[in-house]
Amino acid sequence: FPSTPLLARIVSEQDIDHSYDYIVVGGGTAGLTVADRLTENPRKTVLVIETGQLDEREDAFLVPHFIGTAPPKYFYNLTSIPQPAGGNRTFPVLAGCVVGGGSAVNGMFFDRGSAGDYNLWRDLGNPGWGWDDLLPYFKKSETFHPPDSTTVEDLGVTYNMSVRGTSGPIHASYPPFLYPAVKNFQAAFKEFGTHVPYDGASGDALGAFWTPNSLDPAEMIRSYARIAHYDLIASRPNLHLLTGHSVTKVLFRGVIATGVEFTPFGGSRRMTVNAKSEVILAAGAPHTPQILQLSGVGPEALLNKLHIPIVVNLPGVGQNFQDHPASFTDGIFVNDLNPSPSNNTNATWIEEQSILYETEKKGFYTTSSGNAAAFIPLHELTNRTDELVDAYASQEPKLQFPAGTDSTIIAGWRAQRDALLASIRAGVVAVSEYANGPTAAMAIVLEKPLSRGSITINSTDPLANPVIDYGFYKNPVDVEIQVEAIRAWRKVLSMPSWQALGAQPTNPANNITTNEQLREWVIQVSTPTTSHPSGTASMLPKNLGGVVGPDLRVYGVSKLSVVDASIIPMIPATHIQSTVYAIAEKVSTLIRLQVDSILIIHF
Ligand SMILES: Cc1cc2nc3c(=O)[nH]c(=O)nc-3n(C[C@H](O)[C@H](O)[C@H](O)COP(=O)(O)OP(=O)(O)OC[C@H]3O[C@@H](n4cnc5c(N)ncnc54)[C@H](O)[C@@H]3O)c2cc1C
Repeated sequence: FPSTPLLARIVSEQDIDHSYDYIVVGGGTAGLTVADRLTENPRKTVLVIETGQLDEREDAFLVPHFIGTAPPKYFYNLTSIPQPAGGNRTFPVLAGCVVGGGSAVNGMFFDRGSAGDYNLWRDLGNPGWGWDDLLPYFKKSETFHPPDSTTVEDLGVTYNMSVRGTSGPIHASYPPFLYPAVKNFQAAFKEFGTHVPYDGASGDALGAFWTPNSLDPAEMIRSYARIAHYDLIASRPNLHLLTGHSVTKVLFRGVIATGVEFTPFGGSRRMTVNAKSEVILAAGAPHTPQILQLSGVGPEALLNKLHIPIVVNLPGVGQNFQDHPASFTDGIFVNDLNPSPSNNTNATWIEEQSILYETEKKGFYTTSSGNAAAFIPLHELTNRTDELVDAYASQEPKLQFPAGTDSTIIAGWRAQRDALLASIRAGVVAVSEYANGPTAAMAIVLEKPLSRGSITINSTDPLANPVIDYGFYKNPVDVEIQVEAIRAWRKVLSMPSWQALGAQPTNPANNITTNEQLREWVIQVSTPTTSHPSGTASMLPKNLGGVVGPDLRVYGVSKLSVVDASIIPMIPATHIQSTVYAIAEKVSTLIRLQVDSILIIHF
């Protein structure tokens, strides 16, 4: 790759100190952000332990066009259990096993949810976590680069600098190449009747809008936690990164976290290291609950069954698991514009574009997952809003869970449902996302599912995969919303701006019309995941199944925090990386404000 890599300094087992102020478990999106911010104070020492290795600056990581091509060795080999509402299929659980975690392997879509998404977090009992509270941290995390004047003039991209960051570590920018049909996408949604916000990053992420990528425009490469929060600060003597090692459990003296036990990846040797101030879990939503459960922090019955000594009975650990299920439609443009994604099959075009990227950092190799999406509230999607909201409202909460589920988990679901339904009625959250701007084939994503899954260990072997249950479409009303979203997709394709391109739906075909047929189609083609696992150590009051409080400290113990996507109590209607960066930025400030000598235990 043309640019000069900055050599990150990593430590070996032998170089590790006996103790650090902070131990960060997982050098991914949130973990590296927190480690960076904590080591800005030269008097504080931080050890990050990461299962994965540094990537080798392969094109798969850096060149936007190659998103989704990182080799399997950079992912965990995780699969869900069979999902009954998905025809008993199993599904992959994609999680990056590499320094940078999800930020290294994701699709680079870089957007934010609406104010309503985060205000739900606040209203569920988390003061300080509403939109106004988080906006400063969204800004702190990024440097936004406005699109060039040609992009603005040709496509009409609008943005509001007052809600954007100008000096943060992650670069947010538009590629210099955008497919012209994206303009039709925006126009068709406007014709359909949806709102078009001036800047979706302003808390008004409702409707069809433009969004940047996590893209460094100077080099036209991925901007991610490994470069932004590690390479650039790798010379700090107070930051150590140990790669290729997995944390197997948190160590406690009574209820005080004192350090961690870890092992070489795939190995059997066990070592320990001490944390003077805090252990910070950032292993991602699939693994953080696993580590907690292995450490004796989790549901009493599970820990007893596996003979794990109980540090604290926390029923919420591994519960409230959410992701964004998606249904993939197909369609064609009879009169497609040029260039379009179909050029990708033309070898001459690809060669030209490759040279253009290498020589001028331009062309379609600069594009990743696109730059437009539509996030639609329920009342814009269908005239069945009242019926669907009433259907959710009439559900008996305990019937959403297996018999014997702890009452706090059920109370938490009820609280989430009631708050969500109020937001849906008020039209302040989106329920469906339409992604893939330049083609008639769109991913239709369910943004606010009320189905919930779980992640649970069934072995005391820390290297065994946990049991992952997406809880896919467990709630039938979730499927019904997808049905309405498919109907709306057809309407959007029939709008003049799409018809100018001769848009035609092909799958589901036009002869699939009844609710029953559409339901069956949705179940057959959907996946439970768009790789946004969240919620498995939720920030909620303890009596609502919470695992951490608003300071992200784990209930019932001291000196232990969670800072990754696990803490998300209700998944926001957005791709979630910028939210994870904002969470990590906020919690870094909280941790730095804390007085070390005070032991805080929430009960
Ligand atoms: C394929 C894919 C595509 C995506 N596309 C987008 C997108 O386009 N836009 C968007 O906004 N979001 C996207 N996301 C989601 C987003 O990237 C993630 O939500 C986010 O990166 C999660 O951050 P995290 O800090 O919670 O976890 P991660 O970034 O996954 O970090 C967890 C880290 O912990 C390490 N770890 C795990 N267990 C242990 C252990 N026991 N010991 C030590 N280390 C451990 C892991 O190796 C990993 O590095 C995508 C995710 C994936 C996987």
